[in-house]
Amino acid sequence: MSEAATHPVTEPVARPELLASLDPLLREWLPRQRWFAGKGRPVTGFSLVTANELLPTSGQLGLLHLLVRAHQPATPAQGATAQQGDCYQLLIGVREALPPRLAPALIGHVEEGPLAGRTVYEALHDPRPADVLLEALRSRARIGELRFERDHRQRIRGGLAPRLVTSEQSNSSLVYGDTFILKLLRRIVPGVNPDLELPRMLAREGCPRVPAPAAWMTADIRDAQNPAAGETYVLGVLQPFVRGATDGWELALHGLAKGEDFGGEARALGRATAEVHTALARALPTTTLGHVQMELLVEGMTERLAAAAQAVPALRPYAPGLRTAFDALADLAAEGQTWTAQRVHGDLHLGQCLRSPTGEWSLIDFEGEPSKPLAERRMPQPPLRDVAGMLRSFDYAARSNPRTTTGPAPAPAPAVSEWADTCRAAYCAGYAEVAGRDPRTDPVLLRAYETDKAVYEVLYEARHRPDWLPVPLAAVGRLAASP
Ligand SMILES: Nc1ncnc2c1ncn2[C@@H]1O[C@H](COP(=O)(O)OP(=O)(O)O)[C@@H](O)[C@H]1O
Ligand SMILES: O=P(O)(O)O[C@H]1O[C@H](CO)[C@@H](O[C@H]2O[C@H](CO)[C@@H](O)[C@H](O)[C@H]2O)[C@H](O)[C@H]1O
Repeated sequence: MSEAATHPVTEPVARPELLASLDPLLREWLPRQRWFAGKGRPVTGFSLVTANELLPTSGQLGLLHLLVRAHQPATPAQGATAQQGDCYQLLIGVREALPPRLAPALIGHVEEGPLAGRTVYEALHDPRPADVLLEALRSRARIGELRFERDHRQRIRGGLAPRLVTSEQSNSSLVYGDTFILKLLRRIVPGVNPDLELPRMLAREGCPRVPAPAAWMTADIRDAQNPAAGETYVLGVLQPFVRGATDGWELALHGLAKGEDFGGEARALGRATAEVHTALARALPTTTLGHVQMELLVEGMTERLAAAAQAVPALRPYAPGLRTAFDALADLAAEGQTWTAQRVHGDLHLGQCLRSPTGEWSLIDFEGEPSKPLAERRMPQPPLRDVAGMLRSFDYAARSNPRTTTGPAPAPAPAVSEWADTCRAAYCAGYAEVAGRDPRTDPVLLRAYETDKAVYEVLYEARHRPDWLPVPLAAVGRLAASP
């Protein structure tokens, strides 16, 4: 990430009064955003990490790039580490008044401070600010602490019409002329982000299953106490847009609704997953997990279960049964079995797989589980973790319709159950064709990872989509009862 900047370094806008004037509006607006990670806890205040003007706010249309910390009371599981508050990337448009087409983007009207009397809004809905970002990436701009870089081997045309992706996301994405897609990370953390790191590695390895990053955006934040030290945050990644693609989730639901077989696609997905795993194992170090490392892994699973059961009472009755999956893994490790660990996707599910109109599968979104610390997400892990994620996803698809709002989801009709079983078997068979090893030959690790994932999903759904909670709860019931 060290290509030379072609633009002069400008000074960042360091105006605490700016944030003070936006504070009441952000307090109301931020918690309503799908990508806000701190749902369920009030925002008690903000602090400014950095502010940069991408378009002068004194003009008709201003564009502010802000990194702000949202302060919230810590959850018991977070303890003191949460005291700093999560850091969010915001792109704020500033106008006298909003044209009607931008009404859904409104954040509010500023009453005092440097922007008094002006209207602020979510700038990504507006083509002009979106264009500014693409131009900055194209020209490798450096604006204050923001650094825009690109892979010089990929041509990025200017003037591509932007549109904001409106599907449910943990971040925000802009599509430019159906040629590129820019993902802007929302909750940002310092350090190497696997969503940029792994696709770049895979591109270097010549793996065609992952769109290769064409450009990226970072922020170098100096330490206020020690200006010589600082941290880099990855803020966004531009990659080729897979035109006309359907994601695996949509495709699976469509197939289910029409009673169509998904086995062929599941098998191709298994092959694609194994291709990515093989390339990652070539590109980055692998390691052997023995007794001690597996104990730590099992300990992590057990702790996550305890924390999830604490937060979601409906999980509690299943906890003892679920723990047997983790104990069985610990027993195998104690008997001397070892496992190979490598870099993996970390949050693989049907929605992270895109099928092109010609039938080629690509995997996207290598960020890992966003709620986990970066260091943990970047650790080598047994590749079965991703396999388990996909197996959970087939189960999700089978149980998502009809969904209930209380209790576990009803058992799917026999044909739907059979659909999920066929997908599981086909996915594992496809994986084995490329990797040379069938995931089903390691049932204890697979069950432990499926259990861990289902527990994660219970917490995820309780926080983000409570009406989906019955779906992972049904799996939890099954996994807790299985030997
Ligand atoms: N390279 C791509 N080509 C086409 N569509 C993409 C591409 N990357 C992402 N998308 C679309 O954008 C959505 C969000 O991308 P994703 O990386 O999963 O973001 P998030 O982490 O916010 O969930 C995906 O579900 C997919 O529909
Ligand atoms: O795609 P993200 O990185 O934002 O992942 C998060 O959100 C996913 C839901 O959008 C969630 O996935 C869960 O629901 C899917 C159906 O919507 C299902 O296919 C997955 O198997 C299930 O885990 C994912 O867990 C979460 O991290």
